[in-house]
Amino acid sequence: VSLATSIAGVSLSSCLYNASGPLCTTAEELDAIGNSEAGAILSKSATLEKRAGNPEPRYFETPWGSINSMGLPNEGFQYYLDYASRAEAFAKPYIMSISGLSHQDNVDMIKALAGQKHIAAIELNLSCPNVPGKPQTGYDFEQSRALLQRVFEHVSLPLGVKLPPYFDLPHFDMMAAVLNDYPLAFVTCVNSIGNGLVIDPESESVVIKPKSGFGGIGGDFIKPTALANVRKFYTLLNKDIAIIGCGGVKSGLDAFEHILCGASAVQIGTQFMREGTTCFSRIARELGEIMQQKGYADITSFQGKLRSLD
Ligand SMILES: O=C(O)c1[nH]c(=O)[nH]c(=O)c1I
Repeated sequence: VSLATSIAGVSLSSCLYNASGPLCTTAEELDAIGNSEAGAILSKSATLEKRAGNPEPRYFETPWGSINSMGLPNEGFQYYLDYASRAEAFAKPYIMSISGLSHQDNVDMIKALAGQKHIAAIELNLSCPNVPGKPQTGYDFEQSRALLQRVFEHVSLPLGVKLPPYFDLPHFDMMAAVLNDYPLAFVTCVNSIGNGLVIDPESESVVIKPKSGFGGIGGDFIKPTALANVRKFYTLLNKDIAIIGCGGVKSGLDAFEHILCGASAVQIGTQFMREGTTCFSRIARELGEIMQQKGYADITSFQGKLRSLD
């Protein structure tokens, strides 16, 4: 069986790779992804300037998933642009995530990426839930349109967007109406579920310091929401916009479910943070075994073929 897939002409040796965020902030962490069975290397969302992020503790794990309020800590845009030539050593695409603090910052970063031949694609983050005082662009449909309008005046590389999870069906229609107006390579569904709260009943306190303990939720907690978002956008978006699944993937079966809902590729975040790079080879092996048992030779044999009950 083959897990290979291609997104906007970018060929991935495996449809599994890392979600932006966990363990992809430094060159060493990015190298480890390059040396793993991940099908691509995706960097931590970059801002124009280096950021320390929010005060610690800012990440916490429970048996059912994670909570984080990192606050966009990253080495700054130039660092991840410089890394691109180093990524060439690995026979896999290097994708840069950007999350500018303003529309202008996003445009400036995208202009600087023009013609960069070692960067396979850009993942524009519309859904960081943890920059105090900054509402998520992805929940403001007019702002999303305004930003995409400006982005597509300058972008030359394949570009996709990282979306927050939506919950109200009309919101899917409203965001799809925006996305379908632009030649996006992909959308990644979903980012963490923003502003959850995990508490420790023993100490009777929150478990992370920033934002009174509020943070983005990932892991098992969010798989049903992630699958719904993958499925909904798969049915609503132009067929040349690929859906990348993200949320609650810790096994081959979880990856299989995302692809059945319509994902062309699958990102792993919380489980990667928990397990390290072995998660990519393990989940790929498990997915391959499931495909073998079901008689599917490749991803397209079952992609999007979720059955309804009517
Ligand atoms: O707090 C973060 O750095 C962060 N945390 C998330 O859960 N999603 C994001 O897109 C980001 I940029």
